[in-house]
Formats: sequence, structure tokens, C-alpha cells
Amino acid sequence: MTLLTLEHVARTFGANTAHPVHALRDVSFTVDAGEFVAIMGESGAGKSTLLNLLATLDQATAGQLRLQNQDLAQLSAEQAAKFRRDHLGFVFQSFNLLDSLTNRDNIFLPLVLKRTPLATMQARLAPLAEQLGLQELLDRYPQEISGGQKQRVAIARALITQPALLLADEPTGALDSNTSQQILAIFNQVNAQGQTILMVTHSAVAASYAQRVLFVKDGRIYHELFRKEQSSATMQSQISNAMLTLSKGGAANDD
Ligand SMILES: Nc1ncnc2c1ncn2[C@@H]1O[C@H](COP(=O)(O)OP(=O)(O)OP(=O)(O)O)[C@@H](O)[C@H]1O
Repeated sequence: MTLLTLEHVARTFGANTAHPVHALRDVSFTVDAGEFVAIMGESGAGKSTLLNLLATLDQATAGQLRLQNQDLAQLSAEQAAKFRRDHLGFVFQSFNLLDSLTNRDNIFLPLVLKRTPLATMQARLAPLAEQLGLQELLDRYPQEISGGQKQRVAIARALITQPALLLADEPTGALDSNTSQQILAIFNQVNAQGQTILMVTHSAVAASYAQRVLFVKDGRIYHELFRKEQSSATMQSQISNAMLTLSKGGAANDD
């Protein structure tokens, strides 16, 4: 089942100025429910612009974005905020936890905003806390735990609303390599349980955990790699080769 469809999406900044920036020129792809897709590209390629459109924080200049058959261009600002709360989960490089709240209250926050009864919040937290190894950390504050632990809290906060799509922006960018691999293993686990994930990353290691990698260059999807049955080492070297080829200006080839 297709969850997300982008058709000829463009985003131009400063369209009526002397120097318009075509951050996205013509982006089309679909994501099926249950997929784990990584988006890679060099700095300035348009990744954040794409993520902002998917997050309903920005509107495309042209083209169509549909998530669960909702046309994202048709949402008012208020509807977009509700759509975000109801259907999307976010994980950021810098965790974005509130220091004044305990880890438990950070995780509850999106449900509190939706006025969810406490019993439901607790029932949803229990399995997540167990899976993410958070039981001992719930009553502590974000500044009392490590970066990897903060990211696990942030993942719980993103998943507690049971979002259709988890959007991750450089989720391992602030973590060392061991901790990154733990976080990526969690992504693989929740994906195996059916969670659809779209992750922007600069890291070939991180992208190699995904089933599919889309490469963005100059506001277009330039290349696509499928993991299939390949080992993570093979996938990583294919990703690195594709990035190298793209940085040299050519179209990548994964033969
Ligand atoms: N609000 C804006 N106004 C004008 N130009 C913008 C704006 N946001 C992004 N751009 C431009 O659009 C292009 C794509 O930017 P974007 O942030 O999407 O790239 P990126 O791939 O996420 O880069 P990075 O990996 O460095 O975060 C860049 O040329 C950038 O300067």
C-alpha cells in the first residue's frame, strides 16, 4: 500500500526576486507503508527543504504531496498542525527534548497536547519503555542522561502517537559510532514491527540500515539504491560510491 506520493514537487525560494533558489526542481517518488527509506545528498541538495514539505511546515511551489491520501497542499496552517500531531513523528539530530520536563513527561507531551487520558498514555508508554530500555530513565531529566539515551527518549516521544510516518533528520548526527548503531538497530526493530520511516542522513553507515536510499542532487532525485539481500558492508560501499559519483557530477551507477 502506498503511504506517501510525491509528484513533480518543486520548491523555489524567492521566486519573485532577481535570484530565485530552486531548492527542489522536480521530485517524484512513492513510499509504501512499512518501508524504511533514507534520503542522502550533499549539503544544499534540498534534503531539509524536502523534509520540511513532508513535515507540513512548508508548502511546495508546484507538484503534489499526498500522505495517506491527504493532499498536503490543501491543509490550512491549523489543519497542518493537527495533521502533524496525528500522523507524523519526528526525531532530530539535536533531540529537541524539553529540559524542564522529566523524560516521561517529554514522551507524554504529544499525547498531552492531544488531551489523551493518562491511562492510555501509560498503556502506550509501557511497551515502548521496555523496548527502548527506558524504564530506569523515565523519572530523570534530559540533562541527566547521555546523548544515546536522549535519542531513545526522543524516539519514544515520536512513536507514542503511533504515527503513520516517522521522519528522522540526521538522527545519529550527534552520536558516536557505537551509539549510532544502537539507534539505527532500534529503527530497524520498529520498522520490522511495521513502522514506516523516512530518514535524512549524510552517513553511509546510517543509510545502509534502510531498505532503499534516494539520492538528491540539485533538487532532483538522481539515483536510487535498494538494499535487498545485500550485506550492510556491500550496501555501505555502494552508497559511498554513489555519493562519490554524484559529487563528481555524474549519474550514479550501481552495477
Ligand atoms: N528559506 C530559504 N530561503 C532561501 N533559500 C533557501 C531557504 N532554505 C533553503 N534554501 C536554499 O535551498 C537549497 C537547498 O537547501 P536545503 O537546506 O534543503 O539543503 P540540504 O540538502 O538540507 O543541505 P544540508 O545537508 O546542508 O542541510 C540551498 O541552496 C539553500 O541555500
